[in-house]
Amino acid sequence: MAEAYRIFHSTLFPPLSLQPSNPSHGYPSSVLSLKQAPRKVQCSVSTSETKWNATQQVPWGCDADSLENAEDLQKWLSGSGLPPQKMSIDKVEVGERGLVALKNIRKGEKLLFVPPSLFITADSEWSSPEAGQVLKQYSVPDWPLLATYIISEASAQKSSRWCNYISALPRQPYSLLYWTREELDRYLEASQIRQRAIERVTDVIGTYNDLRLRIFSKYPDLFPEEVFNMETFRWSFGILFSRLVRLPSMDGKVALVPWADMLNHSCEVETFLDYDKSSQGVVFTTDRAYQPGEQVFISYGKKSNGELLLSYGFVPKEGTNPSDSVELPLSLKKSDKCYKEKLGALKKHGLSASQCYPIQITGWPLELMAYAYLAVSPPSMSKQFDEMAAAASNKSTIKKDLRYSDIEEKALQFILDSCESSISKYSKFLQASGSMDLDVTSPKQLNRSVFLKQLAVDLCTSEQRILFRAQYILRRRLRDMRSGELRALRIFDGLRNVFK
Ligand SMILES: C[S@@+](CC[C@H](N)C(=O)[O-])C[C@H]1O[C@@H](n2cnc3c(N)ncnc32)[C@H](O)[C@@H]1O
Repeated sequence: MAEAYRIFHSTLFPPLSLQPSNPSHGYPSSVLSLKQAPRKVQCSVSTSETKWNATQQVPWGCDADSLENAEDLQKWLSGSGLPPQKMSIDKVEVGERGLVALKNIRKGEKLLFVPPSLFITADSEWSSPEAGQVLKQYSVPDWPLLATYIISEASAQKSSRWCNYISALPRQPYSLLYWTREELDRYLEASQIRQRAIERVTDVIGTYNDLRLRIFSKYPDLFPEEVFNMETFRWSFGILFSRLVRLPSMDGKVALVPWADMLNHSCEVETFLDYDKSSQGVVFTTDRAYQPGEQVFISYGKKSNGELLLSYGFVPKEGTNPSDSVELPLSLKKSDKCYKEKLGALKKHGLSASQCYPIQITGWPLELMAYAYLAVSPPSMSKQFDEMAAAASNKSTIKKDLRYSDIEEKALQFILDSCESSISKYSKFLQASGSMDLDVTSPKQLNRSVFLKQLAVDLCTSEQRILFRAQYILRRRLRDMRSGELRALRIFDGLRNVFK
């Protein structure tokens, strides 16, 4: 199943935040992984079971819901080249802190103009140049390099030029990286996002271990363990997942863009951050007007609720996300007489016996139907296994809208069965959540558990809603098909009687 994620989603590094994603089945397909070859640092996936401690925090940053360092940040930005703004940081209803209009803002207006001198990128200067040189020497890819960079700058405190920026970053970014394994198992059991979160945690741990083994342990003076440890890496990756921007007009360069990263996401706007060559700064163009006091939003890309929870730690209000989708797991039956042949065909096209496909409220991808055809096809169709498997893979460019009318009903029934089995998992969780024992010992823990449970309930409700819609469509199609078949059978019988 993990394989499916690699195909339909980005794994370790998500479709980078705050930018439009390149939809494939309505899903982002861009992958920026640490495993870019050839690299000296291969950030392998650790198999060790790590227990994140939900209470540990880094000694810098601020509370996510406080404005404590916001004023200093604004002053520093203005003094460092940020032009006067029509927005300021304030407390907001959606996203705790955000940018709020100070003046009337028109639809179609360009805002921000953050100059490149304020971007944090893989080329930024290090307060400790020796540490930067070592990482460059090892050709560390952008993500782990940036993760190490922001820890290094945070630990440099006032001697870092980013001190005001780092002090205004959340001490604990909202992201599934901050859920313990027990919390993921307990609250997200029904959703495939649980598996994505486990993979992401494992990847971050693997990345840190790799850096530690290959580099940090060789230069303990430059990378002391008190500073460069699992906890600080969880923080820095949490920051990257929730704030890093890919700038299409700068050849896809990734950057932290102070100020721009104070904007919250709305599913109702379609405006994205990018570098504007004419004004030489990061901008976005409003797609609606704002009045003074209103919060201004951008889009973080066409992401499902699960992806938003995974990287940003929130779930949009029910029914507001047109890009929402749910992962439907499908598997070949072990009892299938052609199991081996079918698996061979799937493997040939980079797939495995279990695959997940995204379903949206508007439908499902052609690849899913191709997989279903393969799963239900009889031995007599073995010659078609290869084309079915190819069409089930989103890598291949072959024609995907295959149609095998003889087995269409079976294929639809197969998808319906998988849908119903997923729906029952969600129903079980949602029913149990009402009376779930939160198992806590302190008020702080209680708050956290109530908060996480609510996020999980919101996610599962939205995912189940999509599955209910798919179930309705599938049942109707099957009913029409069967009644059509019945009618045809009756006509055939009638004709036979006439000829008799
Ligand atoms: C790029 S930052 C935006 C600024 C952030 N609110 C702050 O105070 O630093 C992304 C984070 O903002 C919050 N956020 C953004 N959009 C949100 C939304 N629509 N609902 C709830 N939280 C949101 C999430 O915590 C997310 O991880």
